[in-house]
Amino acid sequence: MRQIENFINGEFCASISGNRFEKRSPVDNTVIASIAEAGEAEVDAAVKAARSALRGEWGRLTLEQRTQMLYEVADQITRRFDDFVEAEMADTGQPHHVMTHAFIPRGAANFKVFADTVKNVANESFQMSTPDGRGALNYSTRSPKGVIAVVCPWNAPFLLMTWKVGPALACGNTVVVKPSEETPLTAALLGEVMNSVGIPKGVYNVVQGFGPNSAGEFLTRHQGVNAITFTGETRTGTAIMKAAAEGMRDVSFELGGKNAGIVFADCDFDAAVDGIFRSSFLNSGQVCLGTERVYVERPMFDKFVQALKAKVEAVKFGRPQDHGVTYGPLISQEHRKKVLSYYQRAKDEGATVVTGGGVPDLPAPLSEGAWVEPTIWTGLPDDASVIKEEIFGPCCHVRPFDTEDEVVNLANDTEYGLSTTIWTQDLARAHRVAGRVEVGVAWVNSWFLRDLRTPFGGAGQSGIGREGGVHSLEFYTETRNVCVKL
Ligand SMILES: NC(=O)c1ccc[n+]([C@@H]2O[C@H](COP(=O)([O-])OP(=O)(O)OC[C@H]3O[C@@H](n4cnc5c(N)ncnc54)[C@H](O)[C@@H]3O)[C@@H](O)[C@H]2O)c1
Ligand SMILES: N/C(=C/C=C/C=O)C(=O)O
Repeated sequence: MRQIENFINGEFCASISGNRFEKRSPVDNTVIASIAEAGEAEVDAAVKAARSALRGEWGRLTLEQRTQMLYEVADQITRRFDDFVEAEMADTGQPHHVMTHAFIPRGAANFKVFADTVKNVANESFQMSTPDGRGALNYSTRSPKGVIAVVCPWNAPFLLMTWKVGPALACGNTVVVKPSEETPLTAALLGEVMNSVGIPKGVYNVVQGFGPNSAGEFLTRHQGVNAITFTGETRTGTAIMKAAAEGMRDVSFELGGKNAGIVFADCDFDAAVDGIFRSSFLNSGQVCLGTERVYVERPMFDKFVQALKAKVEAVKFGRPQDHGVTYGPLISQEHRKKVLSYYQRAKDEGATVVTGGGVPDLPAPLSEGAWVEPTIWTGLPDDASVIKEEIFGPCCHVRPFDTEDEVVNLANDTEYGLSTTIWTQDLARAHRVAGRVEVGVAWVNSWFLRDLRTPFGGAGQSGIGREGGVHSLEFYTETRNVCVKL
């Protein structure tokens, strides 16, 4: 069984309290790791190590030296690609193909793109006239914000953690990472990479543990933290924002969603079916950008539902490393209970269960894992709980619509505003609808296509701020304007 420790000041260490917790495999519920639970002492040591690194060698590096080290981190991640794939499969139970093609490649990319960004971004300057006619020159400079707390979710742990650590380090900050208690492995592995590259001690720290009254809360409340970047549930964001208020720390939040898929009758049918299938069932539906509400133009509704059903019923359950497996379990028994409660609520609210709706009949030991059937519903009213609330599972509700105005109003009838995926071959309509759905990210004839230079984030209850490209620099640096009288 793996022993996973905290990573503080370049060293792996247990917690003074001796507290540890178990990680169970989502595949078959066997215990696969024992993890040190960081207490206030470990969190304080990590924040202090991060502060001291800012003032030490890391803070003295030139931009060229710092970015060169981050390119080497990306190279090391690529060299140890299989180790990261294996660790994330162990943590999440998701199929090998999902790891190798969707999530793990983003680890190296998240370091490379921000090393490129900080090297190529221009700072602004303005010349101004003055009463004496000699004028003045204004120019801005950027400096690191300081110690950044990075609090991460379990659904794409390595992608989402490096999506924050990459820009934070590229901008010269230091970080203390709190991975989800469900997925501790890849954050620990990245500590090995940081040491092998020679990243100065204290630049990258990891405190393992839970949220409330554990490492997460101790970190976000720590007054040595200058800013908090968080990805997780909206209600957790509320708790973290309250902690951030003490000491007036800046926050960047990527939160929940209840995203709409909009399919017009003129779409490329096969592409739309495949796109909605991926957006609803990739990673067993545990993707914040995933689609849980599907709206299909009425003339195509029945044909679309049957085609989506066929794809869902063709998934292959199994262990992540087994050849041909395309579908994995949910992250935990607790999350499985939550998703199954929505499966029951859908039935209680009168849904037609097109496929799924329960637990698959799998042989031991998989029968002990956190498995649920991928599920499609139709026939629910627009105010049903599975239409309004984020489930974060392998399920979607499909509803017909008749007009563009109707479907835009349906898509916007949510407190969230993260993303949407629109399928049509009418270009004018594609741009029009993409501009009317109130989200942070709109995909047209595509889904989860990511250019890391673009602004990424959610509106409404789906987040605060944007990260990506130069937008990350706004959060991870302090900008200073210098005005020089000429
Ligand atoms: N918008 C995005 O880009 C995005 C991406 C991925 C996931 N998500 C969202 O994340 C959620 C799933 O992830 P999750 O279940 O891990 O979320 P979660 O909010 O339960 O936990 C996220 C992290 O916060 C920590 N935490 C919990 N309570 C805390 C507290 N009071 N103080 C400090 N830390 C605390 C947890 O230990 C974990 O590390 C879904 O809602 C999903 O939509 C959003
Ligand atoms: N922040 C991002 C979200 C990914 C979500 C995957 O579950 C990304 O793609 O950068």
